[in-house]
Amino acid sequence: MSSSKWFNAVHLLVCPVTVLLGYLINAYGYGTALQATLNKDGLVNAVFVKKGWFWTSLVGWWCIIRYRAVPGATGRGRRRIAQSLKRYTILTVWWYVFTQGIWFGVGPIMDLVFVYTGGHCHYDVFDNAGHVNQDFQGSVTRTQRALALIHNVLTLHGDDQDHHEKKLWSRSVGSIQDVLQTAESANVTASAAAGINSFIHDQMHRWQGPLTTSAQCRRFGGHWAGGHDPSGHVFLTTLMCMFLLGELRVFGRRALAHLYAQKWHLLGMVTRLFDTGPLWTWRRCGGARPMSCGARLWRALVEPPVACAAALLRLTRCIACDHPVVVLLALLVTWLWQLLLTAVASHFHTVREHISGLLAAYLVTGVVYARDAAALRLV
Ligand SMILES: CCCCCCCC/C=C\CCCCCCCC(=O)SCCNC(=O)CCNC(=O)[C@H](O)C(C)(C)COP(=O)(O)O
Ligand SMILES: Nc1ncnc2c1ncn2[C@@H]1O[C@H](COP(=O)(O)O)[C@@H](OP(=O)(O)O)[C@H]1O
Repeated sequence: MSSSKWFNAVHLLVCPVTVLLGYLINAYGYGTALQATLNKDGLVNAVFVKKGWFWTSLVGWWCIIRYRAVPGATGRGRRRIAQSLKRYTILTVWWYVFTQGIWFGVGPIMDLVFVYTGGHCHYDVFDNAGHVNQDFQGSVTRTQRALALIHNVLTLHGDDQDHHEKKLWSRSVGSIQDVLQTAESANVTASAAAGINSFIHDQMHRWQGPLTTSAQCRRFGGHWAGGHDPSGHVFLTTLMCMFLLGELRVFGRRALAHLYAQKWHLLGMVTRLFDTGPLWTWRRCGGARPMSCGARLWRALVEPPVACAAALLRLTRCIACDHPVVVLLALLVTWLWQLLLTAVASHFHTVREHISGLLAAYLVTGVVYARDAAALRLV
């Protein structure tokens, strides 16, 4: 099979196979260990994955521009950038309308699907036993944050309650206060739990509404449940991987050839990072004219970290400026790893919700790159 056909196969299959691998890991009982590494509020998820289209745009475009030069064919280089910009614009618009919003006041497609299949922003704070509902926010931190927000809203609108609601209002505020102060279950009876939940739901929708998107619901401490919720993470990671692999086809061969041609230079820069150990330096200070103890300590303890930092800066600048394809490949591996974690984390979504997120990204990127396949094959 030619290298172009291999790349085609990888481009088409890597995301579905990654999701399938996640399911197999779960099926064979290895999912629990992987799920333990997953942190919704972690730096990687909050700063990189959730803002992944920004990072992917930045690194992708830096590579497209850095590797655009085709020797002696500036016209072809410009045509390629124009084609990449067209593909990128289509995928960015699709990313936006599927995850951010279709229009002012109109939620994104993934939330419209959810709402039209019966989904809602719930406030099932207490379960039937009068304890805080474990499914409400999924973690103690998020539950405490949500309850504090609900408590603030109810307190802010305490005077807006009519006589009938006043009693329910004070019981709701009191129950939430109990949980916030003791971080344990409030003394809410089973019969009262449903009434308090319903009151909190009505108040939050009244004062903070409309809560018709997952972002608004999450922002105001609600629980987005009850409908078919396509996985935004599966959609986003698939879209990003398909874009990076698709554009890698344009410049990948040239970029990797350039990287291979400079392999020894890069290897030398990497080994210099480790060539600064204090013992190694101490031994080198011996020699024919041994140095004073102070001078040897300076050479062994101060100079190595400085030399290491300088070597790291040189290596970073070399990769960022001359071999950004390394950063692109690192980003690709990160998104695939996050896609695997999302597939393993079965408690977040059903398989159908994963598949709908995958198909939503896969179909659009598949059409975009299939249309340009002929032009890409000539690359
Ligand atoms: C010569 C031509 C040059 C072309 C110029 C291109 C330059 C490229 C550089 C930058 C362009 C950037 C354009 C895109 C901007 C993207 C901005 C962002 O990504 S900001 C992040 C906004 N989103 C968020 O903050 C996260 C919101 N959350 C979500 O979207 C969802 O949580 C989720 C989709 C991440 C997960 O879904 P859910 O099911 O968990 O709700
Ligand atoms: N790989 C991953 N790492 C961390 N959190 C993840 C994740 N995949 C999904 N999640 C979290 O699981 C929830 C459902 O994700 P999605 O709907 O995008 O598949 C989201 O929670 P939040 O939206 O409350 O942050 C998301 O942050």
